[in-house]
Amino acid sequence: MSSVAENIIQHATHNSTLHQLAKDQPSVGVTTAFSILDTLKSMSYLKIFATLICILLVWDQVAYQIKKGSIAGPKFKFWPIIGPFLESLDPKFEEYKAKWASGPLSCVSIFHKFVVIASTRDLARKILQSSKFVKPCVVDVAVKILRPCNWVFLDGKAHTDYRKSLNGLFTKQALAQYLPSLEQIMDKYMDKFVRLSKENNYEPQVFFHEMREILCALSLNSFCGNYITEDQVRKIADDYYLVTAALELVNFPIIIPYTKTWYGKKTADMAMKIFENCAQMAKDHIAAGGKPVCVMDAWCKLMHDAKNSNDDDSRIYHREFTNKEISEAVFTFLFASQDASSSLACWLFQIVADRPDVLAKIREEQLAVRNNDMSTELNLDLIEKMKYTNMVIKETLRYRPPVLMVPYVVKKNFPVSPNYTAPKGAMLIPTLYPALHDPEVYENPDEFIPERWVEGSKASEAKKNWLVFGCGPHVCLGQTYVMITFAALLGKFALYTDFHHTVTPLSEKIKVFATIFPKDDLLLTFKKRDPITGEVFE
Ligand code: HEM
Repeated sequence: MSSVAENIIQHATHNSTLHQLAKDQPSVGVTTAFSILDTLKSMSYLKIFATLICILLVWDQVAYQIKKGSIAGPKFKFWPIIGPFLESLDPKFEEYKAKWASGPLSCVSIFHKFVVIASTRDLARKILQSSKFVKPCVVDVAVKILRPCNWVFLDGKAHTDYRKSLNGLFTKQALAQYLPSLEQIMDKYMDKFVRLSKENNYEPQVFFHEMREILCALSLNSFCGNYITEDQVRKIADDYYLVTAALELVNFPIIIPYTKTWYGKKTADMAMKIFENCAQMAKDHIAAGGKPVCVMDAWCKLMHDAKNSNDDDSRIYHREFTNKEISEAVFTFLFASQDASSSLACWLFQIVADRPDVLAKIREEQLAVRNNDMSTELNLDLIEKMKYTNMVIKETLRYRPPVLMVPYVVKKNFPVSPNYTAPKGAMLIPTLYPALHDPEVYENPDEFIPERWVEGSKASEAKKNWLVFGCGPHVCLGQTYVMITFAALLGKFALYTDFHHTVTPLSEKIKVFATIFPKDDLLLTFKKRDPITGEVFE
């Protein structure tokens, strides 16, 4: 047999020290190596290729067993190398639930990625709070789309320090300043939803996309105020799904023209360019003595005021944040908020419409907090009085938490439990859903019961189970914003519109699309309603 393998081996061994050594002083190791080379010499290309494949397959299974240790998970990789890759392209909620039930720690391996899922409350909390061992896991292409210097890629102290400068933009006091412009958007969209229903003869129609649009408009308005035009809002709202698609967990890491990632990057660049211009306008407005009415204004005001003060809080703003930096941060706010907030909006409207008793109580409370005076504008005091409305939002977040799991990556071997150490490089995923459906804290966890949140109740005291917004150094920056905006939104829609949901067999089924949505995409109709008399207009 004359093969290229033979040639290579001959070349490699010709005059080699190995040959010499084998002849001069034959030791066991050298003889073995030499006999392997002899075996290879006699093999064809095909045989070598087949042998390499076998070695790879065995290594794939052995590496899986070593990393898996004693935790739950398939006994071996049923699909060699790829693992359950195909299933991961179309994730099913029921499959996730089965995985969480399989053990406190369970695993899967997809290609070279080893994934560990933690399903108990305490393990989830431990992971979220262990920034020494883990950091948030981002898909490779995110660095290109969100740009490498974006603050979201900071870790440890650098992240904590930057985060301090952002916290001030989402305090209750700061949020109170954004409410008037948010109210205008809500009024506009109430009219739009009623108009759309009227145009459709009040027949039920899919409102999934409308919910995404109103949330995008609300977010952009609170971030950029009036510096962003209606056309720009519409353009970003229309194209934003391209960013979600580009940042899916399974995506090609290189940006090739006309692919999902390319469109995603184009959209992100377009949005960030708009935000950069808005940041300059905010700087000019504050420099001219203007009042802050949006996140960008609030940021510029903090920088402006810091010039004359030297306390710890102000020192964070002693440096000038550039327009580019502000635009990149604002883009991450949009990115973090859009899917989760749209998910909450869909479930909230569905759940409330399906429960007329809940809707009636919300309406009663909304009238009471306004003393039946419909000229009352939204403000923080008003929202803080909306106790029942707030309980409905909390229960929706518990019952259908938008974020089921938060992927982290292990920076160094991490002893997650006394019996298991997650290996460096593994993806470690704390889950939020099981803690929020823990029957010991939430009786009948699969029932929607807003009253479980009354002050002093078991649920309201179980702070450790409240993982809707994560916990630890990366806890959601927008959580207060979410509670305030949604109380305002639900209250206004309950008063001024009569909304109905058409229940289908898929309404209560969960579709996983970055976050979670009703599987039938939410069939609604809206009619105009008199807030005082309750009269409904066609
Ligand atoms: C219902 C709506 C929302 C839900 C359920 C939600 C949930 C979460 C969760 C689970 C995390 C990860 C926390 C962790 O790793 O411990 C997170 C992070 C984050 N969220 Fe939200 N979020 C929502 C809306 C928003 C909004 C409106 C904003 C915008 C201001 C926002 C901004 C952020 C940011 C910036 C982070 C990353 C924080 C960091 O890395 O320091 N979120 N959110």
